[in-house]
Amino acid sequence: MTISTRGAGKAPAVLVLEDGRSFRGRAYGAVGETFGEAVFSTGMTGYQETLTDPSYHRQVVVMTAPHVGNTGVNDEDPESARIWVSGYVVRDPARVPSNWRSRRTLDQELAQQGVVGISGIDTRALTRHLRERGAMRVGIFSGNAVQDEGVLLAKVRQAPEMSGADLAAEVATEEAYVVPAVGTKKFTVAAIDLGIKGMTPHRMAERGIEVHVLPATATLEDVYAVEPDGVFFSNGPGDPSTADHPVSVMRGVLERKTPLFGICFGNQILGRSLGFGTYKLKYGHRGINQPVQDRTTGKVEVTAHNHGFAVDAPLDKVSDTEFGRAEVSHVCLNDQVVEGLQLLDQPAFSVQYHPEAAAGPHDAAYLFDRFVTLMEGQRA
Ligand SMILES: NC(=O)CC[C@H](N)C(=O)O
Repeated sequence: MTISTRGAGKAPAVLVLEDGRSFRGRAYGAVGETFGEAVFSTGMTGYQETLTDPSYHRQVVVMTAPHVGNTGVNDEDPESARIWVSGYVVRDPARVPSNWRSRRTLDQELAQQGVVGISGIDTRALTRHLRERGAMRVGIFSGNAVQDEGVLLAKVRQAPEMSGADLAAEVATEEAYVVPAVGTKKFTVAAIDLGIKGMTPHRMAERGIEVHVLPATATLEDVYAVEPDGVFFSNGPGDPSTADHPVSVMRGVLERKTPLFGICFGNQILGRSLGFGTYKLKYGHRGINQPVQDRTTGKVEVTAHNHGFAVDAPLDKVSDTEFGRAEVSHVCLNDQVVEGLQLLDQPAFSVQYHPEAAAGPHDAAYLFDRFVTLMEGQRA
């Protein structure tokens, strides 16, 4: 058996941030070069779900957990058909993965999917740098791609920024498909795929919902063609300020007062549909242990996050919008960022975080039940 120790034997690699700071390590996964927005995730487990979450498209994910890859790669946990992160940064990759479901090593999986990574760097120092300076563009270069750092820095500075990036259509399904209800079918939901994670329709299906997943480009007519009891807007990559098409579709749904639920990008789209702005967070929320308070019940839940933008809505008052009164239903207790919105005069709500819990704690699963209750209420 060949044991690869901390990338020993692997090609040299360098990570270069757009502000000129660099870190030298060893290649991990594919050898070559890659660019993206450097962001960090504090999740200690669930790396497969992170890598395959389409919301990470064009992001280079830095893992703060020092050991990554311990449980290898299985065929059950991916959230989509491929890895979406544009690069991967780990301190100390597993030397020998161990898990009954493991089929291959994470290093092999990254290499096979052509994802360039780097290992053996001080991820604590890198994370502190990103916390102080904010998320920024980054490049990872390994093997023959390693050159003079001035040349590499110039390449990093030519890479596209995340602000202003319109990416949902790049990751969403091109064809509509149906996820059947588990057991007796009670409801039909049209789910707009802006980068949907596989677990999300599953969480609906297990509550008796037949989910019609529609492409990001779906029109209002496409949505109502499935005769939905409710409409769902998914998570997804990119800057919500560019999502004009989903906003116009959502506004049509709100005009018809169809029960509506949104997750993450979907929350930002609800914010925009109500007339609120969105803004870029300094370094975002990514991980699976973020404390959020549900202000409608007072309960605090531990939640999974992956967002770099947020909705700018007032925390201390009910807002009058075109669709009636709206309020901030959930807030992050670390930094008071808006984590959920709800309308008070019609059945619509959304959260900025991930109740589908893949990976992450299941505290927020009640939100899918809330969606079911809204649909039941509309029928009564
Ligand atoms: N997971 C998501 O839906 C992320 C939404 C958006 N791209 C953000 O970064 O805030």
